[in-house]
Amino acid sequence: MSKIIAVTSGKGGTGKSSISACLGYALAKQGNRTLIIELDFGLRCMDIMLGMQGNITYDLGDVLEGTCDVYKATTTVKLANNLSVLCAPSDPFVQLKAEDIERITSEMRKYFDYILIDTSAGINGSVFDIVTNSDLILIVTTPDPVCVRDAQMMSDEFYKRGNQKQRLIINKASKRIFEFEDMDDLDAIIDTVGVQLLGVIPEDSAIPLATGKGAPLSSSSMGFVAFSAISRRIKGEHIPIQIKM
Ligand SMILES: Nc1ncnc2c1ncn2[C@@H]1O[C@H](COP(=O)(O)OP(=O)(O)OP(=O)(O)O)[C@@H](O)[C@H]1O
Repeated sequence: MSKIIAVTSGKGGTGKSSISACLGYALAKQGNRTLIIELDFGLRCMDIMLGMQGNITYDLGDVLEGTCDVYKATTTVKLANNLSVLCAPSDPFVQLKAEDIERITSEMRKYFDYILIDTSAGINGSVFDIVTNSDLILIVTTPDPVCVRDAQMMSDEFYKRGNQKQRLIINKASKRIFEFEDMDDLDAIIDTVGVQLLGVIPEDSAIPLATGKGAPLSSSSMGFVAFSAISRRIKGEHIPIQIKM
């Protein structure tokens, strides 16, 4: 049974796209057929992050406009055998309706084990409905107190709408966290957001380096270790949470 996983956050710049790209790569490398759907309309970046810049013929805009069927619009990523991407349209004004994404994801369930939806930040009507209806919501926050509060507000809204299947990812964790007065350890972040922790990704310069070049993360990097563990936990394996920062 395939799983639709939405990667979302309250605040912008928390690392949703980087996480979608690196987690998608990790899941694919572990033998799972994985599709990343990018919903950041007008701010496409997944082609660069996955090393496919200049190699995207069709995108989600073509599917929504009805000029191309969804399977044809997905592009196989060269980095990993099992990884495909459906990029966001470069036109920011393409109309997005939740029912269109539901139609697209239900069609794609036939071909993929995991469908990762990389969303735009914040509360936007149709993206909100898409996330609410997914099988698993990954709430991404950094340790920054503003970001943590926004994550809590987003998560509360999803709970209110009946989605209990939420997990927290704390991204860009570093020793700086101990400098925040009310949010001085990871437990305080987890308690504030009120969502079970799935993983902690350290602040690691290997991540912008890899996604900027469209290359895989170096297997010796802290980021690589964190994404491998998160992908295994998503598959139901018991991998203890280890925090290196
Ligand atoms: N763990 C990390 N360590 C270091 N840098 C990171 C990490 N995660 C993400 N970044 C960097 O943070 C910046 C924002 O990341 P990204 O674009 O993935 O965020 P986003 O949440 O998708 O942004 P937006 O809300 O604008 O869509 C990028 O420069 C990215 O390389």
